[in-house]
Amino acid sequence: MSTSFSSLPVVSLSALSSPSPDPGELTALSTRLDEAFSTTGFVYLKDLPLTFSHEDVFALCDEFFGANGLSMEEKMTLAKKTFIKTNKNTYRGYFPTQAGADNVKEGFELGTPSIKTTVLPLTSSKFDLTEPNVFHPSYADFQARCEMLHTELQSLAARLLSLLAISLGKPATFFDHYLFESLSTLRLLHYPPVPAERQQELICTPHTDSGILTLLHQDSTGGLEVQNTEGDWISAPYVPGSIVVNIGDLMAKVSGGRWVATFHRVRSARRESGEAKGRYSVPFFFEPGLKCLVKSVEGDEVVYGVHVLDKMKGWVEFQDVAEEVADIVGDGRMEVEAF
Ligand SMILES: O=C(O)CCC(=O)C(=O)O
Ligand SMILES: [Fe+2]
Repeated sequence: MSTSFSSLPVVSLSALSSPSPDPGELTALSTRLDEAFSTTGFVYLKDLPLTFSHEDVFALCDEFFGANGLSMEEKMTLAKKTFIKTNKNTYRGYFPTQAGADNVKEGFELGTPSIKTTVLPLTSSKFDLTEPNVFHPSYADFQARCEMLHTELQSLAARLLSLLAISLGKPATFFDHYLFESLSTLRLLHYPPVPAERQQELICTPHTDSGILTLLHQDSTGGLEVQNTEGDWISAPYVPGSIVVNIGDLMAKVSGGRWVATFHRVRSARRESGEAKGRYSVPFFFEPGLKCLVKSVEGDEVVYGVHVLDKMKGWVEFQDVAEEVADIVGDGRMEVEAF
């Protein structure tokens, strides 16, 4: 159950770096994760088993969004169909900032590299959640590094899921079926600098994440805040070398409410002097496969693709197609009880 908190716990993953981790250390680690996700729903993880440093991760953002990155014209060649009707990609690719919204961010998204699915798409051709990634043709090295980062974060997420299974008293393989044809999304985000009069205003609206687990790299700009049970917004500043990991709505349901999906938001940084900085952040959303049957400890179940299409109705980059999503979800193709 969620409790009040004034800061987020920090947990070391050093036990995972050993080629043959000590079972006692793994059990202790699983208990610490369980405690964090049961109280705050958020945790800082440090001593990460990743080959990417923070600099490596944010270099990707800079190569895409920075002053020497892609032009707006080049970015729009990668834009989702919502924004450029002649583009084929509906789910992966670029989304520009939305005028007038308090989600002042542009982003670039990719899924599992070279995903091969053995299932027919759940959706109409309008929404193929298993579609291939899109990259700019002159960005082969960028593509290789993005896909490598996706692969490393996927395997870290898989290890966290085994630890969470252990904490539930289940076998370490309990969540392994989530990995089959996983739809996990790596999202590079750029919040452009805001004008002086908009300092400390919302640039990412309060929300919970919809899926299973989110692994977030954030840069040193600051602005991420997490809501406690009193409704206070607790600052979640950059902690060097760490990522922030949080529980999504679906995982909260899987755990029967034992783990909490906590509201979070981003406010633009206070301008100390000179120019305001923009913010880079890189959330990785761990997602099961399209047809994965996700069961809760209480016996409820939902097909992941149905869950995600339903959630898409509220996502800013799909607003103009919300009705089509509703039709797809409501067309009776998947006869399952939603949570
Ligand atoms: O930019 C951030 O740090 C937060 C992003 C976020 O919460 C999200 O994309 O779900
Ligand atoms: Fe989020």
